[in-house]
Amino acid sequence: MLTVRAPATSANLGSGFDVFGVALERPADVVRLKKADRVTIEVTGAGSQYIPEDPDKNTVGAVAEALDAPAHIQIDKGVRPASGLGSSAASAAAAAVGLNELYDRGYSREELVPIAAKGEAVVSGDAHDDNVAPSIMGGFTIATEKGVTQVDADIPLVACLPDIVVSTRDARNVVPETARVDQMVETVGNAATLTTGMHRDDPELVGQGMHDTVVTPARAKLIDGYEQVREAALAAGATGVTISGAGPTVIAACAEEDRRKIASTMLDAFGERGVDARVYQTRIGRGAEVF
Ligand SMILES: Nc1ncnc2c1ncn2[C@@H]1O[C@H](COP(=O)(O)OP(=O)(O)OP(=O)(O)O)[C@@H](O)[C@H]1O
Ligand SMILES: N[C@@H](CCO)C(=O)O
Repeated sequence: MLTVRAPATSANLGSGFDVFGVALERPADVVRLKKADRVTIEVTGAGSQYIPEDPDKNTVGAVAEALDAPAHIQIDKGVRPASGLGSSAASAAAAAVGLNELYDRGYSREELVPIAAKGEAVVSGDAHDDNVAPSIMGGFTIATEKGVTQVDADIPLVACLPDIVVSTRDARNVVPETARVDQMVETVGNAATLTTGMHRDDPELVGQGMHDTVVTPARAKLIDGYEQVREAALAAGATGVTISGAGPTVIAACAEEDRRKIASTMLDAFGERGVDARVYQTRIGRGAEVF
């Protein structure tokens, strides 16, 4: 029996659609794995009633198949599904890291990223790596077709998860098919600024680089109260605010001393719209850990 804790993640960070991601210090999924003749899955914890235990429909099933590593897999969800916090990816990342060790497959953390992404394809129809990469490797990750670049960044964050469900599949359907050249120029500038901020552990640069005028405005319409929450967080000192992953979580970067105030302000702003929410005061953290 082996236990793996794989963190929630926040993908995109505004300007890095389908490319940028960060591991969060909290919340996380805890996955226990035991060798078996076939794959069986048991799910408990946050939102477990909405998560299939059928290996063909759960992200961990595809990972076990890709690694040819049948096991009994017990998933304790710390990350609610359809949250924008990489819930499905956290389980896939934990399974990839755990089964690799249990069956002594010898893959590096970077090599496990496309394997875990096969799990993501099961739920969103697309094998994007931007959540599984940070959940496996930790820190800030840049996932491209060439592989993953990782930076051990340390930035305080607030992730506010409203009681709204947005599936990744739906949120991908509203992404515009084209963008103007001036938007492309702005996005390149913001993405470069954010990356520099991660190297310098500078929340100002990271927040500035989170601005996005292409994907985020289209998706904001799916989140009741997004604009109000964003404005409230910025007024409380956030250096940047955007949608986490496909939403509905709203994520803010900030200085350590402003984190608590931003967290309560975001909760209040959702509350004023009649939307219940929960908030995580967190920061960029480590990748999956085996116990
Ligand atoms: N192990 C798993 N954990 C969580 N959700 C799973 C798992 N396996 C399958 N699913 C399904 O995946 C869907 C949730 O995944 P989705 O990608 O929409 O959300 P997310 O992972 O929280 O967000 P995002 O990828 O935007 O950060 C739900 O339909 C859920 O039933
Ligand atoms: N980059 C993905 C992350 C969600 O899985 C998206 O925003 O659709």
